[in-house]
Amino acid sequence: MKIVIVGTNHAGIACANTLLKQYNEHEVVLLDRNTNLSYLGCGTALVVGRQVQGFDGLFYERKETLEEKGARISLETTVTHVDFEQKIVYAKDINGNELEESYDKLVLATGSKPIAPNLPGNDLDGIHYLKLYQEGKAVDVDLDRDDVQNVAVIGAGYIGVEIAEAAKRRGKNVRLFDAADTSLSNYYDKNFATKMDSVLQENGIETHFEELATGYEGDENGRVRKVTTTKGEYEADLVVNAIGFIPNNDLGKDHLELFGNGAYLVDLHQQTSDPDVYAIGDCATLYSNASQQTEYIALASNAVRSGLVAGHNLGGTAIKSRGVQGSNGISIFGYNMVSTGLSVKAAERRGLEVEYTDYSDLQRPAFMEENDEVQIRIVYEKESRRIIGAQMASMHDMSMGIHMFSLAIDRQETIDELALLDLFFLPHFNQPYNYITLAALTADK
Ligand SMILES: Cc1cc2nc3c(=O)[nH]c(=O)nc-3n(C[C@H](O)[C@H](O)[C@H](O)COP(=O)(O)OP(=O)(O)OC[C@H]3O[C@@H](n4cnc5c(N)ncnc54)[C@H](O)[C@@H]3O)c2cc1C
Ligand SMILES: NC(=O)c1ccc[n+]([C@@H]2O[C@H](COP(=O)([O-])OP(=O)(O)OC[C@H]3O[C@@H](n4cnc5c(N)ncnc54)[C@H](O)[C@@H]3O)[C@@H](O)[C@H]2O)c1
Repeated sequence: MKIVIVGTNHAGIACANTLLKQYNEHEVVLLDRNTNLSYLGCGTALVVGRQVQGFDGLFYERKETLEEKGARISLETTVTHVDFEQKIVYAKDINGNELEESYDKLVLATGSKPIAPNLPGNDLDGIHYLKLYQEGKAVDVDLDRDDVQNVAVIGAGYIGVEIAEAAKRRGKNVRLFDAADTSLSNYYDKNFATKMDSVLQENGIETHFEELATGYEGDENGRVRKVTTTKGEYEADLVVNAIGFIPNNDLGKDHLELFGNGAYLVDLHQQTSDPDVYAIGDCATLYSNASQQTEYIALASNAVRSGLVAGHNLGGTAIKSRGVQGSNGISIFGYNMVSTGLSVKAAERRGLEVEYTDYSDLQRPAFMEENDEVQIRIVYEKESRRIIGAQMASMHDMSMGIHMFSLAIDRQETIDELALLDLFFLPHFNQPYNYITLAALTADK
């Protein structure tokens, strides 16, 4: 069978490697318009902020390695359209040559695009997005300019907060704008998000919430120098737009069934409404075990898993995705936040009736040095008491704890079951009555 995969980032690579390793009887063809593959965007801010040296380490797969495993792979090759009836992919390479690839099965792994607000002045130099390696590199280079002192970041989600920290670490004046009333509002309830807001402010980042950019103004050389907003105007020599992703559905939007935001609607095998077409990663939907419905959650972790599932199904082993919790995390100036499932706010937006339990305590017994407070919130359905979300925050690295909540949601555990769960105790790590147990024990009955 001939399998053509469009998109060779995290989802496409995971699918290809599964096929090449475990089902090598198939012909695997990979096409991507970019010059590179496997770029870990999560490292962009670390390089820009000089916490990590150089971009080279952010690539984990090479074209040659995939070729050695038997794949045929063309980079700098843009798929222009697909004839879904004849099962042919049409593409154009960097030299303008037109190519055709027939397929038995097609995998769309075309990812997502940053949302581009159509504001006056948005074509000025110095206005950036932060999706690709090339874009991360451009921000990095731009920050070296002496005439870049004021940085405006539009969107205080994960990308915005991370790049704001990085620009501050490079000594710039940083202003961070968001339409919501806190940072990270898509992931955390207000009592958590405001902690991150304080961390940002204490480290010199000027936060502007409930404030939307309305335009950009430039100098005589066409370089951005100012951002105007619903509340004022500010000097800005560099702008990063980070107000979220939309699925890249360009190739299949007129043929395949779509989710509300345009993502390809897939089943638990990653199959679209066309049985010969699979969709994986940021261009596709997924099933949330927290909301128990189809959702769109753009994360590398989801992209990789959906690629694995598609690979096995295409290879001949029918497996189902077990759904996701959308677990995520962030670490800013040493302050760590992790969450999984739904916050109270996100649950209520979906019409779910929920309760929550909050607890704060030291990570380790008070007699231990190097101790930090940990804040936890567990969200559960009012009626069934099923756990549907958790948030944790601390200067301490407590991030691994969130995986347990991910499993709890996956397995539909209740808050009462969690209260009696065996959790080990050692002073080096935690307390005998630790905050997870106590949060569960103190949940309203
Ligand atoms: C700055 C940044 C930081 C991030 N940090 C994290 C993190 O810490 N944790 C996390 O889980 N997620 C993180 N993410 C999100 C994560 O990067 C995405 O969820 C992930 O890249 C999705 O992978 P994908 O393979 O589905 O799509 P993409 O990475 O979007 O890749 C799609 C590929 O398809 C190719 N393509 C598209 N259209 C065509 C076409 N017509 N022809 C040929 N090729 C085409 C593109 O060139 C691209 O290579 C971050 C994202 C960014 C931008
Ligand atoms: N640490 C991580 O796991 C990590 C890091 C980076 C990116 N990602 C993922 O990549 C994707 C894209 O990240 P992102 O930061 O662009 O999206 P995001 O959803 O995390 O944040 C977007 C932010 O923009 C705000 N916003 C929306 N419209 C606005 C407007 N017009 N003006 C001002 N603010 C506006 C929203 O309130 C939100 O806070 C997300 O799915 C994210 O989870 C994850």
